Amino acid sequence: MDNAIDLQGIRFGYRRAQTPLLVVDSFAVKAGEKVLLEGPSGSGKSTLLGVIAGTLVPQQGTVTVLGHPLTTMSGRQRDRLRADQLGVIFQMFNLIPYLSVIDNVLLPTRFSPRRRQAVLKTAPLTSAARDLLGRLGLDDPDLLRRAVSELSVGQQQRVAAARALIGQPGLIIADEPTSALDPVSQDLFLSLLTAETERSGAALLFVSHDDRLRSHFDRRVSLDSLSPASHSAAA
Ligand SMILES: Nc1ncnc2c1ncn2[C@@H]1O[C@H](COP(=O)(O)OP(=O)(O)OP(=O)(O)O)[C@@H](O)[C@H]1O
Repeated sequence: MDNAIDLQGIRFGYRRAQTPLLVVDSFAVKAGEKVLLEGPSGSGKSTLLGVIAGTLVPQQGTVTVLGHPLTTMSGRQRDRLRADQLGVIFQMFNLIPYLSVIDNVLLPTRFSPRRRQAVLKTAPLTSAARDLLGRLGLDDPDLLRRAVSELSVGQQQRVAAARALIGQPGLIIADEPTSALDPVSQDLFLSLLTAETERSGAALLFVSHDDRLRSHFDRRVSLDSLSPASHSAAA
């Protein structure tokens, strides 16, 4: 298959007139590959994820995700691709507080008939959500009925992961919650998350400050190393 992500000649700034915040010469993630993205706070990692998710449009360059040329697609087409084929784990999780755990996990199947069908090929929706949560270490039936606002941060992170994974999207992008979890919990979470992406064949791009997590990944990349300036500085 093609690359899951392919970026070429990217320049992105929140304000057009200013020097671009993000300058990426070339960056690709292969189908099924697991990549750790590092960089100092404020360097533009979340911004890069926004460009890959198609919520931010670069002023220059091409973005291709799962073979789709985002930079020539309309906003509506990008929204459809995101709903159908991307699983996003946000830094603040963005769960719906008043919905149950199961209903949060099933949200993508409401917005994407494609993901709904992918789930229904294997099991009824609720049992598929329950199985997935179980594999991510959340199997207490009482907990699954609660509103997500009553869960711990670590539990919410697993719900967010299950929501990203449901319906087998080809690419998972994750913005690590900064310092919300202790290293042991984060290590366990990564083991479970990568087991699931391997199972579904999805590529994973995971942002973290924590270099100790690198053993879970095929490769780690620093955001600085992606800009042309860093190549000439290194030369
Ligand atoms: N919507 C926005 N409008 C204008 N500037 C923004 C916006 N979002 C982020 N920025 C700025 O862009 C820069 C990069 O932010 P970004 O969140 O991408 O960094 P980051 O590397 O993910 O940081 P952290 O590791 O702290 O999460 C910061 O200076 C930030 O203030």
